Amino acid sequence: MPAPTTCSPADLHDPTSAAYKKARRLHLKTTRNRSDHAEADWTPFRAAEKKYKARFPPPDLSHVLDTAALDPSRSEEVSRGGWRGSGSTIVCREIELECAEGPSESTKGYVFPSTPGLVLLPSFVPHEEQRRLVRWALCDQARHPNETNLDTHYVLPEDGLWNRYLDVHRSAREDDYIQPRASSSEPGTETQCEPPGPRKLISNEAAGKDNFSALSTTSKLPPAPSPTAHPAPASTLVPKLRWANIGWSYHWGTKQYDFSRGKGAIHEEIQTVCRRAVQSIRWDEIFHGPDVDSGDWGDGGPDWDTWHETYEPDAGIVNFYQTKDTLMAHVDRSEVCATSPLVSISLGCAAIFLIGGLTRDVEPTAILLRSGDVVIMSGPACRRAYHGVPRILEGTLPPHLEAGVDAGWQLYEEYLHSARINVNVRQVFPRGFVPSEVGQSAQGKPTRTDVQFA
Ligand SMILES: O=C(O)CCC(=O)C(=O)O
Ligand SMILES: [Fe+2]
Repeated sequence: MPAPTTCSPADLHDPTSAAYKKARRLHLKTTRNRSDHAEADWTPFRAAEKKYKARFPPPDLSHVLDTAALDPSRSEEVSRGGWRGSGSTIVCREIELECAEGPSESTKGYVFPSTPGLVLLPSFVPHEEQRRLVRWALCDQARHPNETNLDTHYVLPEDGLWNRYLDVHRSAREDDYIQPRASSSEPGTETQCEPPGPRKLISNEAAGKDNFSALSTTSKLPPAPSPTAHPAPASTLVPKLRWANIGWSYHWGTKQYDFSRGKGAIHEEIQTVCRRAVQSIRWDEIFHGPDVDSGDWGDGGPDWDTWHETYEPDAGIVNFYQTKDTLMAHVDRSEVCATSPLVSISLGCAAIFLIGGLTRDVEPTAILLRSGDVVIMSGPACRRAYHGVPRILEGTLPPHLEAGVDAGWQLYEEYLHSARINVNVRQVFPRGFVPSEVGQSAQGKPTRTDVQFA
């Protein structure tokens, strides 16, 4: 785990502090030979990514929507790390939520006329539930039978990497080394893998009912284990965790689901939070008028009026970010359902989320997402919009995710001080659709690779 820092991240915003001066020196050193001609070629999305990724000077967040700044009950959270956006910078409309059953802390949401179908539900997940979901993500999801980015390279403990890490700490026993996969396979038992070397950039075909059968039968080889991975203790690997699959399994190499692996479980509590979010929206207030009803809703036309009943999460990715990670602009187009809600839950440190349009040429909207916030991406304009996470904001762990008197939370707090967890839940198939022809992967058991993070 990273050692606790001696200066506060907020110091980075103070030009007289030692932390600021150090960051400035580093910046000048690393940018000395850089040409700035490239800037002219950047798309608006790329320019925004560059702006918010910048380590020095810290980016100005005055054009980032920060709805927590409007909520006095979140003032302590907002003061953390010296990062604060603006409560009024972006054109959005407040909506009242329908009182879905459950313990939601908020009654308000926000919609964005520039991106119909995008809904922000600030503070939707109550504090206690956030703690449960963090535990769920680390203990129960980043482990067998779910696939994680580390499975490609290491033979992870059967009870999961995080549980091993907790166990080593609690019992003060030796941290046994976790073995790399490349050196552990018996001769003759190696499975066929993708060729090693840099991953090719794949522009995947959007999934749909028409090409489902072809996509599901394309070959999905596992990536090759790294030949240079060394045996490592759990404490070294925990910060290297980047994602875990839930539900239908996503294959990073082809950017398609690998249905031959079968459908993994999506825990009841996650399903309930997602359903509660979708059912709290009066969709008729969102998708009305000629502009928003247009767009490609598929054969049957707009179906938002059925979502309260038909929404059914069946796949997802739990993303684990460290503060230096970014998620590049991308479109999630592998789901057969191209319009039904994708529900995205933020936990831990805050992040800047960018969402633009159907190309990178659309100027993105920047939203500051804090722990407990939920984003819904739905409808043809939003579900196929470019989006990404150019920055995790250092020092923004909210007080309710600190240990306080709960000694059992100490290791979670330590991890979360430099981490953000995002639970990104999708609906691959329309309700009732049974994939009759499931692709058989002739090559054996494929695994995902980490192409997502920069
Ligand atoms: O971390 C986030 O907020 C977004 C993650 C995302 O876009 C994805 O997993 O596809
Ligand atoms: Fe995404």
